Amino acid sequence: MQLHPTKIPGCFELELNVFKDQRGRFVKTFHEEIFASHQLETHFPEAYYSYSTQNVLRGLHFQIPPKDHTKMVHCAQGEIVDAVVDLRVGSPTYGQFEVFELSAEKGNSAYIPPGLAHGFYIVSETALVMYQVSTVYAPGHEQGLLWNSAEIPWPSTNPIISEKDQGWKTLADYESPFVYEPAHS
Ligand SMILES: Cc1cn([C@H]2C[C@H](O)[C@@H](COP(=O)(O)OP(=O)(O)O[C@H]3O[C@@H](C)C(=O)[C@@H](O)[C@H]3O)O2)c(=O)[nH]c1=O
Repeated sequence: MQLHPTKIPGCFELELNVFKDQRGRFVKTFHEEIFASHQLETHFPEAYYSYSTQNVLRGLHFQIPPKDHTKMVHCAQGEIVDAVVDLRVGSPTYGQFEVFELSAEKGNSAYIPPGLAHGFYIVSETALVMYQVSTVYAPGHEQGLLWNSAEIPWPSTNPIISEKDQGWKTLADYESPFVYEPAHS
């Protein structure tokens, strides 16, 4: 596994080993020892996936403290444009976004620290997106940011989104509870 840093501190693209043969692909998305050796989170008590069709946009989502979490996102089938926005007050990249092109073909993952909003857009006909999170789902602590309020260059201006996702505050109106803590090395 190779770690590619982004401009957002603590947020990485993970390049995974993709084993291809005549049957298809094999990809390992998590290995505790390897993650620990890179000082990445290793405690993931919950994993889930979603299946979506083309032009669907999910997000931007996060859980607020004390239920905030590290989130790892992997596209196991299809292709997505994945995006995060830094909401940590005091972060050198507060309010800035990062975009990842995640696909089953590439076999890459986004590693997202607590305090970032996350969402994605389905480029392929369908896509299967898998997650691991470091705290379990806490509906009372679930919040979001309006998908088109952070200048993310989404491939569509008219995506299919849930009613819930149409009602979130804009980045400009959002009062963030997250505080940036620089990593100690
Ligand atoms: C996220 C989540 C949802 N649910 C339920 C709530 C609801 O009835 C149904 C669908 O939830 P949502 O509409 O929030 O699903 P969705 O919009 O796909 O939510 C996801 O969006 C992306 C961008 C993320 O980053 C994920 O962490 C997650 O928030 O599943 C759980 O039971 N556990 C969970 O962890």
